[in-house]
Amino acid sequence: MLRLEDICLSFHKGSVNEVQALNSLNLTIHEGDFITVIGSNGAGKSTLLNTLAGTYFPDSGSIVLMENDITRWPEYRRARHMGRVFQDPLMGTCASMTIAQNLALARRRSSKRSFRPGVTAADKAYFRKEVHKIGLGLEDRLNDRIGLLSGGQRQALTLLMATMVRPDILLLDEHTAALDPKTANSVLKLTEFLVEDLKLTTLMVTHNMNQAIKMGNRLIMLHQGEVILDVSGEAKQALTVNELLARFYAVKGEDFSSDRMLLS
Ligand SMILES: Nc1ncnc2c1ncn2[C@@H]1O[C@H](COP(=O)(O)OP(=O)(O)OP(=O)(O)O)[C@@H](O)[C@H]1O
Repeated sequence: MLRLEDICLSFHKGSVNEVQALNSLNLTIHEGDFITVIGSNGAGKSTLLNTLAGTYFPDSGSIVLMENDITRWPEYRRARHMGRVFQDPLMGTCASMTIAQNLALARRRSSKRSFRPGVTAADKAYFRKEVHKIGLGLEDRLNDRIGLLSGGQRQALTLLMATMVRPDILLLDEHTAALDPKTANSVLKLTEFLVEDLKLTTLMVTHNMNQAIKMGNRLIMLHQGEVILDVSGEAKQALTVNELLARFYAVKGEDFSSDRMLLS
């Protein structure tokens, strides 16, 4: 359903600081894939997600979504097709608006209607039902400003907002990394629930190898802007952290002992 073909992207092209962040990257994502994405610092994980979302255009190569070439589509046009959650819980929501107003904006993501922060009684009834799904009791606080909520509550709502209009693909960029372990765990459970419930095609970047092995049906490892490992199905289920490390060393033979991958 989504193909990245021979994607190259560099920053500071032509200067001494040039960085080749994506290097002839090829990846085919199938409908219903839940792919965990790992790789050492600077491997190109966030750049991959940013390139999919249209934040950056590749220097060469193409991105094809359901047979549409979207390579040059601007970010706002792709937003109808892609839900996104970032590491920072403050990024996905507007602090000065209420929970209901934030949800109303998310719901209009796919419509051409202009910005209208108004929330009808019917909207509220719908939001109560939706917010109940995340199991934090926030359905009784729809009129509270989002800025009053904790990071975990905000991230759970951001996840709900990113999936409220079912996206063709959900992009999660270390979306639990800034949360305490207990909260991170509940946001991960919510992630699994929503992905399963809505049958979402998902790409989830994580530095936690246990999480990467446990979640999803497919795991890819990036290194220097290339996919160097792509495992799915039973082979993925059978993976262990030690094997993953061994495979990394076998392919690249490099020491990445200071990497966050090892610390999580
Ligand atoms: N906006 C930018 N301007 C310049 N260089 C960038 C930019 N974004 C990323 N890079 C560089 O591109 C390379 C890939 O970065 P990217 O953020 O995609 O890696 P990552 O795998 O997400 O790393 P991390 O796990 O550390 O977040 C790195 O060398 C990074 O410094």
